Amino acid sequence: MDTTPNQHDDPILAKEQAHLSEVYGWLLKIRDNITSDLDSNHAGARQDLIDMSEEVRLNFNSSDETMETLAAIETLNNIIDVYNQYHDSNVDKLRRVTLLLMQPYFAKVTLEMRPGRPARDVYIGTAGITDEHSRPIVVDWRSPVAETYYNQQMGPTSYSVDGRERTVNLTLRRQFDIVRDQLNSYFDTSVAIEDSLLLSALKSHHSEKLKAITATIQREQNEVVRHDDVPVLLVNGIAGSGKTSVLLQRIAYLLYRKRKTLSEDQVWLFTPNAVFERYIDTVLPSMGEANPQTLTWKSFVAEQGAGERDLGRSTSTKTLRHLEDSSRDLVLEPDDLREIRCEGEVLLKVSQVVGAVRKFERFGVGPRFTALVTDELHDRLDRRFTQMAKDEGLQEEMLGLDVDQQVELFGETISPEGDAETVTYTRRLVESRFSGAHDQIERLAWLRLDRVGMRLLSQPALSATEWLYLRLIFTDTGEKTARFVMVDEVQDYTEAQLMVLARYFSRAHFLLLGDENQAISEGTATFPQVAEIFRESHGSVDECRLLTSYRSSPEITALFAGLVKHDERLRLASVQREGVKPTIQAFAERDDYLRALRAAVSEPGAGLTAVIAQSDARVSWLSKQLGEGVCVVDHDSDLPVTGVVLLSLRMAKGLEFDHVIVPDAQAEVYPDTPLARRQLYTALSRAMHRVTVLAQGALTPLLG
Ligand SMILES: Nc1ncnc2c1ncn2[C@@H]1O[C@H](COP(=O)(O)OP(=O)(O)OP(=O)(O)O)[C@@H](O)[C@H]1O
Repeated sequence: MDTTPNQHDDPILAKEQAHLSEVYGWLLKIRDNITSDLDSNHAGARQDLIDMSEEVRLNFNSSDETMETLAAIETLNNIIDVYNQYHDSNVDKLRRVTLLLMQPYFAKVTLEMRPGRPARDVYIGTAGITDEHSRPIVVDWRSPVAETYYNQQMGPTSYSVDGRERTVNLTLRRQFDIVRDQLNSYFDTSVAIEDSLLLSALKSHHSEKLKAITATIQREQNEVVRHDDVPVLLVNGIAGSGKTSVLLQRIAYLLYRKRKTLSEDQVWLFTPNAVFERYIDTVLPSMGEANPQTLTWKSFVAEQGAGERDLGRSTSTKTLRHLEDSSRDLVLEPDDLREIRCEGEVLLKVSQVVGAVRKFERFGVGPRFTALVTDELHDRLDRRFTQMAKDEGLQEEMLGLDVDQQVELFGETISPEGDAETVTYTRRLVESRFSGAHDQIERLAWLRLDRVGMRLLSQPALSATEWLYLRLIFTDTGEKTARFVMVDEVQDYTEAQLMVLARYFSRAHFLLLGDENQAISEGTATFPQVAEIFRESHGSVDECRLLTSYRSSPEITALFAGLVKHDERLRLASVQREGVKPTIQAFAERDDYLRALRAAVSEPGAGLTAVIAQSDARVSWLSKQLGEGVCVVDHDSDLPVTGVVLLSLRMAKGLEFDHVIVPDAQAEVYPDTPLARRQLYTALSRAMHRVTVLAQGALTPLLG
């Protein structure tokens, strides 16, 4: 690699600066043209936009600066949204220009598209923009040709357009450090694997929020980001290999490539907990994309109406299969059924529900049966509404509505003439008042699922997982609008939970990412089991591996790699940079241990330090020992930028810290068992630059 320093007399730097200034001028012109086109009603917004975008610096150097940058981008997006209803295509262009004005591009590739033809420069940025003749000024990082940058391969390389492979010759791959219209430096890469921007990005300290990795996506990561759209993609990556980052880049990629048909609300993202959800929530907005529907298993279960039950983490696949098998001969009893009641009124009696069920029970329990019964109940409800419209009391009520109520209900004022009109308007009143009853029928409120399930399983209660699965036996599928479902930390799900997700989202494509070595609870699915479940539900499963750690220094990577199987260990790597040797100490005396722990906490070093305890109980104990100087992170907390936090391993999932202190590395907490091994691997691998391991008593044999 030739790293070219910032030199005043460097002709390449001067030429690139001139190009940047020209592009910047174009961008300003495009922005001004669009904004002056926009409705004069928005004059205030226009000026705000110009003022704001001139002030914003795209600066991710420190956590504070990152936060400021992201907040500024969000404010800009809000101003742009003011225009939204009126000028969609202009607004989209404005959004792109505004993003590019912060950093017009981050790389350039020079490509010989055909032998003998002059080479072409392609500048790559977070968004794409063309000039007035539709010629690209900057191409979007997700466009086909940008693949040549991410392939990290000099000479002959290729990219695919609409499924067809195009071979080109890459003669130059140049990366830029640019802030607005200022080119600070550039790096020409001549050796495939080296990436100066990456190395400089990895030197930085922990930031409060995860950042987009658009400019430095590595080759193995790019295979996931740009993977063909397949039913299921399973990514197995070591700690810190960028799984979450790649997942978010993939969402941005899909939203771009399928922008005519895919919207963010058709993408569902499952994350481990609320702290993690907040940690990643600015990545997509900083790329100009909106966040997908983000949820945890717990919030998913609650949304489905199963929240009061045990979450079902110990439910076995055997139980679900038993539910499936025994439901084939199921005969619903009257007590399994429920009346439809709305606004305190019984609208369909149990006997009517029983009648509808008996009419179709010959089909056996399943989606066909459920659809037929549901339709029948909707019909019966409609008939009941017609009957109610003849009720004198309700008719009087309708005639007594004041003008506002009439307008709200009918969209106009009314003066019914004759019985027929009176009945018609009363029916509309009834429909509006009891509209929830149709929803109840759709949600299977007429069926006592718990009672049915308890009978089938001969047990006193159903877990959320069992309840959801039983409902799927009746309906076959759950969510019909979801097109992509992404599950991060998939190793923490049980087979039964995954069976529910696979079936609930049977029409969606899945991206599943995880690390088997980070399964911190007993009884979760192994990767072969995950693959098997989705092969059964979705036909095929493609798999990718990520084997390089970008988070942790080589010393820390070596420490946690020592905990995995020998053959895997040999393949793990860390991107080289300076590191500090881990500190590992065991103390026979409690007082000595506490002294060392307090010393570690009082001199944490730069950035954010986390004391990661193995369980919630240990968090409570440590919190008492360490006092108020150390803040405990729970579900509602945001991570601070610097200082020391105390949290459980469960809460630390997916997060990272400059310095990790493992305060309970004694044999009794981390014995030589596969589970303890994975827990320790997870705790250690949260560290970027420094690790301190302390044991009260004999040190865990895992680090012996
Ligand atoms: N290509 C890249 N360029 C720059 N930084 C990267 C790159 N890939 C990953 N990183 C950084 O490495 C760190 C780890 O990334 P991420 O959290 O996505 O990994 P992960 O595989 O999900 O981790 P884990 O499974 O251990 O929670 C983050 O700080 C991320 O920004």
